[in-house]
Amino acid sequence: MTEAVLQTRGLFKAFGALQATEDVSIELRPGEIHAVIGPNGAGKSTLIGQISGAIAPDAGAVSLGGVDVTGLTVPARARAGLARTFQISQLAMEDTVLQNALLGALGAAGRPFDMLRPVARRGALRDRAEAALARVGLADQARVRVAELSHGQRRQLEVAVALTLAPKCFVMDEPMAGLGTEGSARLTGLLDGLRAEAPILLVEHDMDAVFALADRISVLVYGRVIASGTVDEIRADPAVREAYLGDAA
Ligand SMILES: Nc1ncnc2c1ncn2[C@@H]1O[C@H](COP(=O)(O)OP(=O)(O)OP(=O)(O)O)[C@@H](O)[C@H]1O
Repeated sequence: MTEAVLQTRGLFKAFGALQATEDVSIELRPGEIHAVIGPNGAGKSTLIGQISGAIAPDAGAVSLGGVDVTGLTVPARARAGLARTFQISQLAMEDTVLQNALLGALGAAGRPFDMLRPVARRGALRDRAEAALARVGLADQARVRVAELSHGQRRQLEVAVALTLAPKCFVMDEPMAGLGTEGSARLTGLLDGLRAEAPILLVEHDMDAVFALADRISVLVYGRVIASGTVDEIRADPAVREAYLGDAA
């Protein structure tokens, strides 16, 4: 079987008496979008925190490209190729779209505050930033301040900043939240093509987007994975319909 790009094995996390994640083992394979769905409080954010390094698990392990990263910090995991996007926007609102992408590219090169280098030596970074903007459809907005972008365009820019890292995988927390129909459709199209560059672990409440995008879905309820399968398998699963999907299936 193809080796997973990202894998969790037996992750546990308790907050006091509350078991937020319990024995969660999931994997993200090359070229796929793996959606994690579940009701409010099911443990999705806790799982993402454990994967990104923000939350230390009580037990279990996370590996990236076959390498155990459980002991690494959030920035170290990012440098190792884990691109987390969306839960908290990290864009600099008063800077331009290009400046934001450049900061991402500089960070990827390990010199986040080295903006004073001669322009010629920054050329490669600038090329990388511009390529990422073109990839997400923001080339024409390069000189626009982020504050002037629409909500949906900011999401596109967040993907571009992540792309400058040339990530091994993306971990996305509710990318569709707050977007209207048009914005969701545009972002869905972007993510659809992105999986070929790096697979995406997608936590999302918008079932239209999940059903349109996911190659596989894992369903989290009370911290446990109660089902994992293709869209058709998950839609037809009686336990999932009972616990979460109801009429949405
Ligand atoms: N820092 C914390 N301290 C105490 N309890 C917490 C903490 N973080 C999360 N929890 C609890 O752990 C459980 C899982 O929360 P989590 O945010 O991971 O769920 P979720 O599936 O992401 O929910 P939502 O869909 O609403 O974002 C919830 O009962 C939540 O109240």
